[in-house]
Amino acid sequence: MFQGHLQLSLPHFTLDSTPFAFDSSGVTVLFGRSGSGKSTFLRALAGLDRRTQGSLRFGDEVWQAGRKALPVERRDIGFVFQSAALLPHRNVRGNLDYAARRVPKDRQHGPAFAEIVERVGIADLLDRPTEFLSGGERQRVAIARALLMRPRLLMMDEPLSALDWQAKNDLLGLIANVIAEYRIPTLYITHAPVEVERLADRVVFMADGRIASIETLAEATHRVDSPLFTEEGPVSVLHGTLGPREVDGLAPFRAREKDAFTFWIGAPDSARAMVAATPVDTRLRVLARDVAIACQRQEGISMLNQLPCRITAISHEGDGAQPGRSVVFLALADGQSLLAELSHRSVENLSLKVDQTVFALIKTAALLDA
Ligand SMILES: Nc1ncnc2c1ncn2[C@@H]1O[C@H](COP(=O)(O)OP(=O)(O)OP(=O)(O)O)[C@@H](O)[C@H]1O
Repeated sequence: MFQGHLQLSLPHFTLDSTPFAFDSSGVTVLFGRSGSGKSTFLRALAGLDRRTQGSLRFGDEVWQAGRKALPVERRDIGFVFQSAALLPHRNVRGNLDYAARRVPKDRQHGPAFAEIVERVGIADLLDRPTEFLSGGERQRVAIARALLMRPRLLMMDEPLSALDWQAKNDLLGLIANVIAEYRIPTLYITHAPVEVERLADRVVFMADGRIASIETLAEATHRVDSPLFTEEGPVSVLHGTLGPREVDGLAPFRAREKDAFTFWIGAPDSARAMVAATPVDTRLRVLARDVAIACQRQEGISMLNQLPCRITAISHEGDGAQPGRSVVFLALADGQSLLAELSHRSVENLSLKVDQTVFALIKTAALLDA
């Protein structure tokens, strides 16, 4: 649990978090516009800026009381920043050894050097000088270095923002998996809604140097005016399991609750379903504009995915939907929420009402860990 109220006054910016309390387990994403104070808040939480004031507790430890702060090196935090500051005169192994040697004796437990190097995919890079590494390789080394510090907490500040699309995708999957496997509570800053949807358990929304709200991912994707929706419109994130890909290239995405629903999706070659003998937990991203609604099950239609669901709410323009558009909130058989964006005219033509049972037709969906 993080609990406190932090202030940090900079020459042209003031962070005043407002009082906060949030569970530290899993992944907490700090999200907000550029300049809203995400990095400043992270630095205040970490104890990286001596000008920080206020109060902060992590579990039952006091990290900040007024101007008095527990030094950052006693907080056991592993950091990964936008660009990895690696020691230039040492090769990859040298950088990792340097970090591993600085871990105090009482924390020298947890996964071994070789296991972390293998897990992060840098075994082939150990003897390479750091100056010629690609951006993605540098970030892998930075992640391995952070894990070798045996942290109680990871703090990542836009770790993917300098990478190309492919490297971003590869590293996002890696980060999600290592955080889950090693069960390290993580604070993660990003501008990218897709990273929030893939990683977050909860979201701290920042605006103008303060916390605007703290929401679970389900809450953050269950309001039309969510800051996560500003670029692509409303999005649903569904949790389920992905089964093995079949010969025609489609793979089943199923609710964890048996038989609640099955989607068929075109799984790309890189998807874990390719190699998974048993179903793997994953998240699916569905844009609300890719969901249509029919009042009866449709015959003679190419769309494979028609899911029965119940309308739980309908939002119109005044509630935050785009002009002329409505967002229909649907509950799938296991209670998960699916959003459909329709024209206002379609909602009227179909006479859609709350509690009505309808069929959601899903044009396309993207796996978040493909
Ligand atoms: N060390 C510093 N000294 C003075 N001003 C600073 C310092 N660090 C940040 N700022 C200012 O504080 C404000 C908030 O910056 P911050 O980096 O926390 O925002 P952010 O939400 O993380 O932004 P971005 O998403 O662009 O990284 C900005 O106006 C920035 O110029």
